[in-house]
Amino acid sequence: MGWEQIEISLPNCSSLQVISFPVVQLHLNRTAMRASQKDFENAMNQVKLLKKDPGNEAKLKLYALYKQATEGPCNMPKPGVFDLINKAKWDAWNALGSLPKETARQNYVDLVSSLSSSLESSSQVEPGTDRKSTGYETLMVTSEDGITKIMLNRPTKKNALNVEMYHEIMHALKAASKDDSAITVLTGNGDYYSSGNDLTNFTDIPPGGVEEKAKNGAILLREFVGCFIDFPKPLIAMVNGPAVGISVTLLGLFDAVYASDRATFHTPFSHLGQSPEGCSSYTFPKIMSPAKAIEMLVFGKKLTAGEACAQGLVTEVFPDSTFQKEVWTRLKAFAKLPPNAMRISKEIIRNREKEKLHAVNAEECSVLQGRWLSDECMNAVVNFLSRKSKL
Ligand SMILES: CCCCCCCCCCC/C=C/C(=O)SCCNC(=O)CCNC(=O)[C@H](O)C(C)(C)COP(=O)(O)OP(=O)(O)OC[C@H]1O[C@@H](n2cnc3c(N)ncnc32)[C@H](O)[C@@H]1OP(=O)(O)O
Repeated sequence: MGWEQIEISLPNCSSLQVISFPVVQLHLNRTAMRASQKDFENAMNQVKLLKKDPGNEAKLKLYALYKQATEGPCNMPKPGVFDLINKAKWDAWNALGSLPKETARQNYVDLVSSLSSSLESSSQVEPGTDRKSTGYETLMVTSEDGITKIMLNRPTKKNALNVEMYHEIMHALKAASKDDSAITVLTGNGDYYSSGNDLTNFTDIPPGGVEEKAKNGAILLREFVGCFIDFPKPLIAMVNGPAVGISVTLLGLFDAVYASDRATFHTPFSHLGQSPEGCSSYTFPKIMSPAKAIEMLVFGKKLTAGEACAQGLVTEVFPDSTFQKEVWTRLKAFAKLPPNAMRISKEIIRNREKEKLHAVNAEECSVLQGRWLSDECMNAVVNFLSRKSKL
């Protein structure tokens, strides 16, 4: 398990730390009123031995306490708004005000101690068997009865798509296109289908800065959407709950979309200072009329499952209580149909649009690359992450 890639320097603040180490119980002299320099050094070493990621909030606290303990109050100039990670670090350190060095040292030792015990006990109750059984970190992929099921599996994050998940979905789709299943199904684990792009994707800035980040993001997105355009077998979405952003726009590239009546469809691109992707700037106006597409993609109107069905984005809506049973019964029947006939029929229906879809995809990615560098987008992302205490 890797640390989230938020840059905090431990212990000397110079470079990105992505650490994975075995958990070892920390034995500190808890009777001392004040941590000695030795306790502090032990705690610094202990941080490097944490097996599990303590989370961005804890890492920022550790960073701030380390700096306060070794250098005193923050007197560095405040980083710019686009420098998300250094700004988060600066904010955390600056928030300690004039806390004395000795107290910061003690607090650092205490925090490491509590992290060590809590992460050790949580590692005993989270064996991560699902991940190992599928070989994926962010997905559960199974194949039976002629159906390959790709299940988004970050339920605690509402199945937000982090960079790893984009790569794993591409991998799973490529594998499914070659396996012996007749149809492929995408669905979500937990109460959400997906909350769209993981907004913390914006925080991991490479040495080339935000421009390089945006360029790499556009390359990744183009390849990702390309996999859906080119997918050769019937591709079915089982929308088990709310869907946001890219998880909605991609639906225009699926061959059938079955939704629970709990599902909603929301594309708040303007609110995020962003623009449509997933070929939706082309597919949505065709599916639902330009005016209805603009309501969703420009004004961010959230549709219920019934409304999305009336607009043609969803094939059929099922009561949530019978959703799984009814849809799987239907899918199992589909999977018994001759697979070659299904492939060839899909090909003849979809092929004449493929070139156009790839061109639309390229254009959308290029426009988004520019949007990601805009103040409108940066501010929206910073707002979300600050509300969620991710900065
Ligand atoms: C330059 C960068 C390039 C990067 C790579 C690019 C790849 C291609 C990008 C393609 C473009 C795609 C665009 C989109 O998809 S736009 C849509 C983005 N999504 C959102 O705006 C939704 C944000 N989330 C929310 O509004 C709410 O979380 C939500 C309504 C979905 C649920 O609210 P609720 O109150 O019920 O639950 P929580 O908010 O408490 O959520 C639980 C935890 O899950 C975390 N979460 C949820 N969604 C996201 C998300 N999209 N990104 C990051 N994290 C998310 C949330 O923070 C909670 O976490 P904690 O428990 O740790 O607090």
